Amino acid sequence: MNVHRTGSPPGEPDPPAVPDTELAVETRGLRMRYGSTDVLHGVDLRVHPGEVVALLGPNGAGKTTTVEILEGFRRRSAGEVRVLGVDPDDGDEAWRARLGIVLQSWRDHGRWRVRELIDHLGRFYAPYATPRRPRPHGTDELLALVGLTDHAGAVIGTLSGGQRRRLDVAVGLVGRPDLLFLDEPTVGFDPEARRDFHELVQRLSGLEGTSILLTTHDLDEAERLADRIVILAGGRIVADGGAAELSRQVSGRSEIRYTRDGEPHVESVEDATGRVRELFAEHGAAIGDLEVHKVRLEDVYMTLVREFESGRRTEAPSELTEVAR
Ligand SMILES: Nc1ncnc2c1ncn2[C@@H]1O[C@H](COP(=O)(O)OP(=O)(O)OP(=O)(O)O)[C@@H](O)[C@H]1O
Repeated sequence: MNVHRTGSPPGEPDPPAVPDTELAVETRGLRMRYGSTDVLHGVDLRVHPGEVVALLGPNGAGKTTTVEILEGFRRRSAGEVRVLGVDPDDGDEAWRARLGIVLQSWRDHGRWRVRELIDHLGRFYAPYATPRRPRPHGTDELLALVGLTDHAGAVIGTLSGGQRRRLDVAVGLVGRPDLLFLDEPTVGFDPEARRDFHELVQRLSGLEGTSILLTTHDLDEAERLADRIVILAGGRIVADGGAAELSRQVSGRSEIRYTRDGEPHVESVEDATGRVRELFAEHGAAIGDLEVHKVRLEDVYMTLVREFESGRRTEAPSELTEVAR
């Protein structure tokens, strides 16, 4: 790790951590190749200060790869990347102290107690305190925030899955980050733990202007939590917008399912009535099993996932490219 190549030495006030105009994350033309396989094909991603962005996509879309590059854990093959104004390849300890990272789960230190772990990890951030961001977070305040006050003295190995996840978040927040990464935060959760976790993230998003980038393959989770949804499929951004904006974009369309001479067909169209007239005019009695319904964002996303997974599609559907920036 390169220490102090950028940023201020420990103890000295940093320049305002994220000036209002500075993007928390900015990538241009980000590419990643593993061996001879390209998995990111020129990703342009922006996260504004205080914004909660969901990077949504099916398995293998490239979400973790993208986030690992942003966190400085993986070197990109090409493109420009700035995280809190710094190229992650040059990120020093002061830069790292401004990031919060919640990995899949905190598996170590099972015999430690909750409070001990938070106190211990917090001490690493103390040298990076600034007048604007006292570091670390006070342990009691942090445990209250994530709903673990009653378990402060508990041995970590005895926590339930949901409590463990709250601890993961506390670990991610102990350095009072400017930018928090949450990778697939609710994988393996039961519905109640999931709902609790969603409430927690909603509380965090108003906190101290912290920007949050979370990855998920669950549209419902993205809609619930994010100010903006960026859909990544096959290593490309295929849609980028607020949940309402994306839904509006597709809601004017309808899906028509029918058989023609026994062969199944599915079409997404704007003028369903006109298209049905056309089909009967052109093919008459050969058309059967006709169904028409309004397209929902979920339908478009599921179709997209199925098509990318089966290798049938490498580009975005037209109804979403219209909103991709
Ligand atoms: N270290 C690696 N070496 C080679 N290929 C890799 C490596 N890591 C990931 N890949 C491949 O890169 C592609 C993107 O993987 P990535 O883990 O970034 O996707 P993801 O969207 O996070 O998926 P998931 O939701 O399953 O975690 C996949 O095809 C994966 O097999």
